[in-house]
Amino acid sequence: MAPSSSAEEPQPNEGGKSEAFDLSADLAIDASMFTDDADQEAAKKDDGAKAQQAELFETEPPPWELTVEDDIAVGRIVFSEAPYGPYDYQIPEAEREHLKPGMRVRVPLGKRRHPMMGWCIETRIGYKGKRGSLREIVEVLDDEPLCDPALVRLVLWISHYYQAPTGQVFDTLIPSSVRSNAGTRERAYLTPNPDRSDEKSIELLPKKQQAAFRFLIAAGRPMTASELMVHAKCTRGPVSGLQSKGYIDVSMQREMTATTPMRWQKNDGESQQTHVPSEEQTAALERISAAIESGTGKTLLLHGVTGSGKTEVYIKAIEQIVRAGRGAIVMVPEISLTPQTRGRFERRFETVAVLHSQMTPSERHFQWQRIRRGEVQVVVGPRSAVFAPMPRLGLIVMDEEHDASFKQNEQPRYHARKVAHARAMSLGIPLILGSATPSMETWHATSTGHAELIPMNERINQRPMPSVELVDLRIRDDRTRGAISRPLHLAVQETLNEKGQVILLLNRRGFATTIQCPSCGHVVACPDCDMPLTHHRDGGKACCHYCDYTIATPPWCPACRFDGIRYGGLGTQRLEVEVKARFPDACIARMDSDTMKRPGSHQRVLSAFRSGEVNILLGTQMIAKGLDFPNVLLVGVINADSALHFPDFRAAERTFQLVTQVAGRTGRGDRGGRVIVQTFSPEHPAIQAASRHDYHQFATDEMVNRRKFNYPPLGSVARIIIRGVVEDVTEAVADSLLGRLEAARQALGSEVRILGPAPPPIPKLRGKYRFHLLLQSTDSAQLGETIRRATDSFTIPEKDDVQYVVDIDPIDML
Ligand SMILES: Nc1ncnc2c1ncn2[C@@H]1O[C@H](COP(=O)(O)OP(=O)(O)OP(=O)(O)O)[C@@H](O)[C@H]1O
Ligand SMILES: [Zn+2]
Repeated sequence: MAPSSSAEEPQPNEGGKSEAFDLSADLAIDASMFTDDADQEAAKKDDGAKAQQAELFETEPPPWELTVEDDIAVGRIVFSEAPYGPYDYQIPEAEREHLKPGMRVRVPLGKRRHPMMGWCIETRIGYKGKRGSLREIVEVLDDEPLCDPALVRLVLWISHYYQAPTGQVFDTLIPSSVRSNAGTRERAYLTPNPDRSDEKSIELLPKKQQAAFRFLIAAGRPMTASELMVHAKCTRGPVSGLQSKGYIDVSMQREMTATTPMRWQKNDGESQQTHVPSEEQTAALERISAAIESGTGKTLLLHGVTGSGKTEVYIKAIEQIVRAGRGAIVMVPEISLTPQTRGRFERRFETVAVLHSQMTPSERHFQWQRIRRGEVQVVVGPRSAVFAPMPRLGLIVMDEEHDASFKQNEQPRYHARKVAHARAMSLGIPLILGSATPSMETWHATSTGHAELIPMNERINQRPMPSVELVDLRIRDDRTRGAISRPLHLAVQETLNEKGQVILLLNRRGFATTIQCPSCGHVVACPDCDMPLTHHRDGGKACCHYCDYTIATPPWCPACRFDGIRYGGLGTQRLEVEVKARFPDACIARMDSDTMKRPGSHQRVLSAFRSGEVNILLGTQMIAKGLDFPNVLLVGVINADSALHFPDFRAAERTFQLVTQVAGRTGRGDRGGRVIVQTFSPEHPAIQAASRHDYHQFATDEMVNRRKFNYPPLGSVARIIIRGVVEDVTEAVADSLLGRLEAARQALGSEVRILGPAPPPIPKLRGKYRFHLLLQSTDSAQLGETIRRATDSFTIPEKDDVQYVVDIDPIDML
């Protein structure tokens, strides 16, 4: 991004919010917004390009044009709390050369008694406002920027596109453990003062001090006082003496106290060998290689069926990057950070940083510093890995790119795919998106020329895709009492007899999903969310799955005191009980977020499954992703429709993805595999397509549906959620926001459809009433601009206690 045009027209200080980021009228990511600094420098040296550069990038007029007032150095600062800025401040003389974008500062703000921490986003020379009207930066907090110029530009882009305060984006980009220097301490290092290191000066010292001082000189490196005491065999006295006489210089250095975290255990049962690439893998690699060598930003979709060996392709592509002395980022859904995925990368590269949510702050900080120093070849992590400060980044990979966990559901509500794209384009490097079930967004991009499609249609060793059998739950014969139909029961029995393993998917945790009184009909619900509580058998708890509100499950109806309360609906706990009763000789493990709370629990369950100790693995969508176990001969889907009837235009897409992905966990060895899908809607196109592993059919049908309403990827959607404690006050705020949106739309002449305000599917959450507005347009730039204009000076009186959030490209519609 070029420094904005308004940088040349300095804004009034504080109080006058400067409209700094007129990025690009078109929000579609534009590579030119991210021209690398080095490129800028090169371009500036090029005489021919000079004139144009001056227009595009220049912030500093040549020195001979400076008037006295123009010689003021100005830093533009943003904050992560309101008022967010940006505001201009004068840079103190001593910091002029030092302060750079990406550093933190302390500055006075309003009438606050203490200076506020803020982030510098720009520095420039020259201020045309009133003389002396700029306040001064009090302190610069960092020795070096916490992000390089390219990352600063990425922050500005995210802030603009997702309409999130720039300071908050910085806080997301730079982990709090880095900001607080977690796991470090300051240590004093001693070096000999060169002016006193001559023989004459040394001889003036008492014996013990002489000995210690000679030792320090001979050591030829800085030492701490205690190190010197140990090595020179002296007490503190002589060292302090040398210090007070000025023979020793002291400098403070911040150091990590943490050491390298343990690498994942290597004997995880996986083979160590690298594979000879298959024909399709070779073809894919050739195209990726070409993209790497082209030195231009490019998105590649690796559309490979489950078990086609996508991971091997990523690894070979990264090997090429590493040979060229560069690094790569690999993003995976958090759940794929199992030992299996980790192991595959850790075995093949010397230095891998694995980031995950269970790291301690000091581990996180330690890894961040390693990455930033360029000591790491590959970073593997969840969505936040897209921000890894890798210095010579050469490739970004996003595995299972369709996964919803790549979208952050709190401010800033970024999608890591979009951010990865922006980062890759700005650096001129390839972005590989991999999936067996690509998102409609990415699929559409391959037909508009925004992404290159690389298909891998065959499984490794030409293994066939598993056959999928649909069981119609509406037909009585197939329905036995309980969750498992007769065909599924028989199939499990057969598989166990053949010493094969079984995976059973049920995408709801808990025991019973409703607790209802058969006498009066009362449903036990969360007081804060109005949603039915789920009964959890362990501990006899009733929990809200939206806010974690938990009570002891009531033994009788809280409304009418009838004591025959009924547990309805099926969760993984109840399924576990049923499976145990049906197959008493089998060893069963359950995997859902209730059983996977403790660190290492994944690893334990999965290694028990790999070793064959566990025969049946049942669980939520956690077990649908990425697992690669050859002895899984049967996959059962208990209820394929659970997500199908959600009020969400992506319901069919989610269902197709989930069923296809879990079906893909079988047939990965020589013994084949089969899949049984239980459903109430066997004729539904998404379920039909999944049963035939037919992504193309699904995508074609689905695109027709999306086109009818211009839903993404054909149009853009934004959602504004308004929440407050008092229902009608909240609704009134939502209405006035609607008024502003309509006015903005008219003023801009933009073609934006506005729906609502209406209560969303979850009308109350954590004690707050909710309303939402949905905005739709075929032009994402107009959509963004309309919201920006409507919310620009929109403030809600504090007494109303109502907040709103803007969610651009929302994934969660509840
Ligand atoms: N060229 C090869 N020759 C033999 N085996 C291979 C080859 N490439 C990959 N494999 C093996 O095939 C299996 C499937 O590969 P992988 O897990 O990468 O598939 P995938 O495409 O990522 O599947 P999914 O989308 O289901 O996660 C793995 O056990 C892997 O080690
Ligand atoms: Zn709740």
